[in-house]
Amino acid sequence: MSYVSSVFQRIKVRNANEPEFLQAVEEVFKSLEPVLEKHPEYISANILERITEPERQIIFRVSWVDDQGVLQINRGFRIQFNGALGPYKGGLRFHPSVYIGIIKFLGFEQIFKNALTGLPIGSGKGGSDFDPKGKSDGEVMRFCQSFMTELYRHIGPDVDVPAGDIGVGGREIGYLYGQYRRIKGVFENGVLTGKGLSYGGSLVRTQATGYGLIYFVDEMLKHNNKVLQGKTVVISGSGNVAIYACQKATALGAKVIAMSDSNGYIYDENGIDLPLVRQLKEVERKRIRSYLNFHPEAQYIEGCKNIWSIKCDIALPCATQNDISLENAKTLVANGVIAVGEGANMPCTNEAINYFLENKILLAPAKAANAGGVATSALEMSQNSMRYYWTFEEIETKLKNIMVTIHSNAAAASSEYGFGYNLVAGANIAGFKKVADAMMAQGNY
Ligand SMILES: NC(=O)C1=CN([C@@H]2O[C@H](COP(=O)(O)OP(=O)(O)OC[C@H]3O[C@@H](n4cnc5c(N)ncnc54)[C@H](O)[C@@H]3O)[C@@H](O)[C@H]2O)C=CC1
Ligand SMILES: O=C(O)CCC(=O)C(=O)O
Repeated sequence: MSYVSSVFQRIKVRNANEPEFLQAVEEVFKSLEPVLEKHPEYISANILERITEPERQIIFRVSWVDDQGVLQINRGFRIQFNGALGPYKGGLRFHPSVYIGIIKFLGFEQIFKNALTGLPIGSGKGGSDFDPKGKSDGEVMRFCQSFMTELYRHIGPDVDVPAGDIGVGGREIGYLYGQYRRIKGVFENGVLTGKGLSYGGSLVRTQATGYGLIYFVDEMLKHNNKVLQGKTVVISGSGNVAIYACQKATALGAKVIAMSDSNGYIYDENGIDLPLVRQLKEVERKRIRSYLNFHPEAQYIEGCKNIWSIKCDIALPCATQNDISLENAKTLVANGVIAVGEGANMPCTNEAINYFLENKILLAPAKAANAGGVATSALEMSQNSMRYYWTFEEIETKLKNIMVTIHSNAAAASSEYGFGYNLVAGANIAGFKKVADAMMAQGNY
């Protein structure tokens, strides 16, 4: 058994009930054999076991009163996974599926993603099994206030800086920041990112993950003598990442023909009417099926997974983990897909990733392709520290440069370690080396 496999066996035993975390670790480890061969010092320093064990895991009770006056109890999490490069940084997810294994997989991915941005941020992730769907603004506010009443003691602008993820957008960040400020009695807005523009938020943060994804995919296509213009695109999800990926892909000349939510998907061969989707999702918080009230010529199909049976050139999974199974991957390849860009975290199963790579499909891996969100969060932290704001154009230029650099670093690392042009391996290696070197320099913590 190889060294990497033997370490993975130990990690499996230690984290036996966390399949998503083990999936994420296995995917990264698959790229590391040649790195460890060239750098045996990482083996003597036991970097693999250290990097897979969070520095700190916080689990707490969140009690809040619903609109009927009933006391509800949820579980809150914050994992401070790796602080070697900077303050712990990463989003909060509010979704009923959240448990420690989900937060650990997300925090683990965040280590390498944040390293790839080239900015001084470590990795953290958190959230709760609270379901914001169908809750009133008052219920969401009381939940956020209770969540922050515990979380505030563990975070800070130089300690740990949470942001949004599934179920946590501008509304939730506002309530969370308000409670932090109330408890601490200071205007310390660098403690959270994704804030509203009136109290320290950054221009472009709302658009950043989706725009960054498209910049990355565009770069990957150009590198392979292909163009985005004129391509048909299918996007899963209709949340923050999906909406702004759709906007930028359309602006660059592609045609987005389908989007989904957790109930089903819409197919509009004329191209998705994005202003309508934004109104329905961002303002009215409705299900995506209501798109048909305005576009009866479009189709709504129940069941979100079937979206991958639509013929398209480019597939952008932007909803949640394990969205594209091996079966979905086979269908996409049979239908002629040329590229897949992972907007969500770990949206393809490991079997689907292998199938795409074996079939020479261009694959933009999540930890590189969706890094624009956290990179722009780091730019928000810089602006808060400077007490200054950059313009939209300044930030978008920085974002674009970061995505182009991540692509070239991942491509270079892949080639250096014998993987050819394989951005999955390249992103893992480039991210890993940066963090491993910082950990080595800081002793055996
Ligand atoms: N918001 C950000 O800046 C970043 C988000 N991501 C990842 O992108 C993905 C989407 O996040 P956001 O757009 O921020 O969240 P969001 O809450 O704005 O939207 C999530 C979307 O996914 C759909 N969805 C959720 N669970 C689903 C399920 N089980 N099956 C099918 N669809 C489901 C929802 O209906 C919604 O359309 C997540 O994987 C997140 O971790 C990654 C990097 C940054
Ligand atoms: O902006 C951030 O800090 C978090 C973004 C995030 O959660 C992610 O990259 O998955």
